[in-house]
Amino acid sequence: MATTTGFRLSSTTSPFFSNTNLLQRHNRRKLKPLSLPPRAGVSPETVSDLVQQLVVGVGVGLPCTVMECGDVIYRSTLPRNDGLTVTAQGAALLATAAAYLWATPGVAPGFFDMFVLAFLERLFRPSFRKDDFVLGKKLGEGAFGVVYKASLSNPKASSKLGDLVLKKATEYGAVEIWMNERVRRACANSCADFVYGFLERKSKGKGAEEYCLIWRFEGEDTLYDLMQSKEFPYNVETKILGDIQDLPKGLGRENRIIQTVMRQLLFALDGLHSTGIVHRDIKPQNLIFSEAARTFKIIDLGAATDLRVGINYIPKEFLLDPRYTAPEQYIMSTQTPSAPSVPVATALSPVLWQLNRPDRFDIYSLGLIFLQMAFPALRTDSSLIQFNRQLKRVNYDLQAWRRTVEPRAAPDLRKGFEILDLDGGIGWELLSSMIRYKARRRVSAKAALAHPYFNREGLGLSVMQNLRLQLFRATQKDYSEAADWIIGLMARSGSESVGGFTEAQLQELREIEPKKGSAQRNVLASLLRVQRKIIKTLNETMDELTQQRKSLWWSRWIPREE
Ligand SMILES: Nc1ncnc2c1ncn2[C@@H]1O[C@H](COP(=O)(O)OP(=O)(O)OP(=O)(O)O)[C@@H](O)[C@H]1O
Repeated sequence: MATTTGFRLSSTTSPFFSNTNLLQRHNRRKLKPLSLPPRAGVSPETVSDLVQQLVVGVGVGLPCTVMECGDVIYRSTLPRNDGLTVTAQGAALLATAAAYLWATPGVAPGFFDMFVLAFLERLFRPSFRKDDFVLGKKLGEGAFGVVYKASLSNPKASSKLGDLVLKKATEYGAVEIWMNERVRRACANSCADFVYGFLERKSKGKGAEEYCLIWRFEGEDTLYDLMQSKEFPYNVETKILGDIQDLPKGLGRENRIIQTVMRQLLFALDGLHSTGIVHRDIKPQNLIFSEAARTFKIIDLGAATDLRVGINYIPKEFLLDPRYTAPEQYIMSTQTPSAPSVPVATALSPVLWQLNRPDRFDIYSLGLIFLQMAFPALRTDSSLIQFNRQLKRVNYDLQAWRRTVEPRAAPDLRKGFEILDLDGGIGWELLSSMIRYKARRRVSAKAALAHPYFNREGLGLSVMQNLRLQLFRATQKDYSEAADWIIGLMARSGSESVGGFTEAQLQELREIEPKKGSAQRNVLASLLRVQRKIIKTLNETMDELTQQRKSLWWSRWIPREE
């Protein structure tokens, strides 16, 4: 719109223009000095323009962000600010970032948990001192602590909280407090109900620090206690259902009870794994039956690892229980107290989780518990140790183990096969997917929960359940073997004269840069180099994680007794 009035438009007089360089330059370029028209009569349009320019010129108008000065002055020449523009690439990038941040073990939920939920919890939770408790009978004593039944000395508070369990633990109590607090916020139903944990005031002359941990008393029996009874699994049935079933005893009924226990245990484990915690000491002694919730809960998080923030702490002398550990046990148990730098551990945690599948360590242990529940002959320590030896001898191939023992199996052993063979052998299939040598070939807790073994209807699988079973079987395949197979195939067909590359030639291929000439040779060389690079980068990352400054940095969050 051309200016025809006698006012010179001075953008600098307006405080709202003074910051807008673009507009200033624009004005300087476009505005000419104006003079009053020689005519005495003024048209209505001129008056309206005059008013507009007066407002803008003396700087009493609204800010340009509100009244769109560009529109007022030069409707079509100033660039418009349309705010945020969403592009397809931007949206895809955001979605990828969100998927990464929310992937297990969950970087984003971890931040929220640590900086918001943990902080709020600390503000509002009740705190206790050692003198607030009266100790009762000793429930257990391990290498790192003593566990007592306890109650609060204040009768009013005691009637509210009920019976308690108090553990006096040495150094590893710090980890256990951290893990229990994390679990209470993320998946309270998975583990025993944690009340409070603190570092005890050090008395004079006392060496090591001592931690106090308090839980609600869940019940008298662990799965180990229940499995020692000849009545197992019927003794569990009465606990879970509350009354005795008026049904004939038999394989079908036992199978149902074992299914229920397995579902409860997988549910508890899935809760832990979804929040990035791996227990590493899953065994029947660490599964307590909660009378109030009528379900099994996990206890003893002293050896657990929190992959979200990289807490991977095992005291030097701590030995994981060899009866229930997965074959990869020594990789983990030889680690000394280590605290990788939190940002590195946190940022890489989804990648490391996917590559290492640390949760499958617990799955192996749970597989052994499943085996013991099904096979009465394997419930004693000595028979389990013997089974472990036999399995190792056949390279952890459960099918091969079955082939060697089944033909000469005693009734107690045969009973296990019969239970697992019910419903078309679906129980055996689930067990086989849990007890495998390679961690990444083991089923996850979530996938196991979706297994048709937990279908209540029994043999007749619906179309959907059948589809789910096929999907389960497809996801159980080890695709890294497929990559090896392709490389192997290419290697074998690589050289016409000798019918394939030798190992030395393959090594050479890994080293060389691609040359002009044989395209096939170059593709293979590139593939091998990429493979080598990935392995090298991963090793370096793992080294970086374990070589970091060693300290129990997280223990600063643990309350101290006042
Ligand atoms: N919340 C609870 N409710 C009831 N009993 C519990 C609870 N927590 C622990 N217990 C009992 O205390 C015993 C020891 O607990 P826990 O395994 O945590 O201690 P520990 O010192 O690590 O023992 P160990 O080294 O033998 O594993 C358990 O076997 C169980 O009987």
